[in-house]
Amino acid sequence: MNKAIYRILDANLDRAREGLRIIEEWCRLGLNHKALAEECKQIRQELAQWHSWELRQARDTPGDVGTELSHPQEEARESIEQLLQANLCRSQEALRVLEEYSKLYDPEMASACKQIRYRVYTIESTLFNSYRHQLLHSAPLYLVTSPEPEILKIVEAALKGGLNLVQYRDKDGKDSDRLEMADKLCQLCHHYNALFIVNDRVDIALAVDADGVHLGQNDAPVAFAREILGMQKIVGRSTTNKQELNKAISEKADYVGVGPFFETPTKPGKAALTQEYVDYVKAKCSVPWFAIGGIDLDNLNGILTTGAQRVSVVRAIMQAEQPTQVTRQFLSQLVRR
Ligand SMILES: Cc1ncc(COP(=O)(O)OP(=O)(O)O)c(N)n1
Ligand SMILES: Cc1ncsc1CCOP(=O)(O)O
Ligand SMILES: [Mg+2]
Repeated sequence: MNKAIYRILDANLDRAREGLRIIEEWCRLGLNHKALAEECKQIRQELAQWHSWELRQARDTPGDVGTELSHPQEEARESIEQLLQANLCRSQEALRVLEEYSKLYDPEMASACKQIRYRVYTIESTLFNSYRHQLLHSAPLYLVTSPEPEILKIVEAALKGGLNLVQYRDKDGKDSDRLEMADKLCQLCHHYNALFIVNDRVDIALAVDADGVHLGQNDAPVAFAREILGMQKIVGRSTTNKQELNKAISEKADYVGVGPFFETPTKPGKAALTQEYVDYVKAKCSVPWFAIGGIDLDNLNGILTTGAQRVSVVRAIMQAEQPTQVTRQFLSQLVRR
């Protein structure tokens, strides 16, 4: 029995360290995240200390019936997120195996592997939170949905066009319907590695594990949203004047909406911004800001000449005949800048 246990421990010490090395490379060279890279390296070194000669000499690769085993999901890597997730799972599973089988070999090793496994879980949440905020900062186009009958088809068409930031906004729906739609949209966005934000409703954002919430001036405070959703989620705030912007920055909103640039039927009764406020935003806003309100492909260049670098739209995509093409046209103008 001992030889079999040694082989299992040997194989999974390798598996855990190999997975962590893949993560470490992205943290170091992809994210320039020194702390995460160092933690990955530290864990690999600690695992190496348990990898004794006694375990290594049990290796019998020619006799390993598992070397031929493979699964299509092990081969396919369609995105960096998928690659990271696959290797995090590989390390976490290997650590769980090490924890269990080392109980029969060295209880101290079992305890050490359990602690290491929790550290890898922390790496995972930090990694994806860092990724979430990187995606926000790099997103030039923000779709805010309207309750169209074909909302899911429209959003998926826009995601296929390269959209990676979506906000679910439905002011009149029943909570049960909103909860169901938010869940579907959240899954759809995450399938396309896009961020999913819920408008107004912190409770719905929590329930569907959204990437964040967008709060207007009459909605909950940013601190409340962070208390409910956790510090790592994204919290955005609407602004229409200097006071609102200063407050949003002081309460550490992750981004702000700046609008309406033009009066719009999507938000009736809201007067358009002053150029003075837009100039103030350009000079003072230290977080990503999205121009919003009446924006479409025809006036996009004019919006960009005011200094806006990111835009948020509703009708221009939600009512487009071809949402994918419209999304691509927005992105080609926004990214070209
Ligand atoms: C990016 C962005 N900016 C502004 C808004 C407006 O939010 P909404 O909830 O529709 O209205 P207020 O609560 O701000 O009055 C938004 N949804 N997204
Ligand atoms: C939600 C919101 N906040 C300010 S304007 C606006 C609606 C923008 O809708 P559209 O892009 O259709 O003009
Ligand atoms: Mg609101």
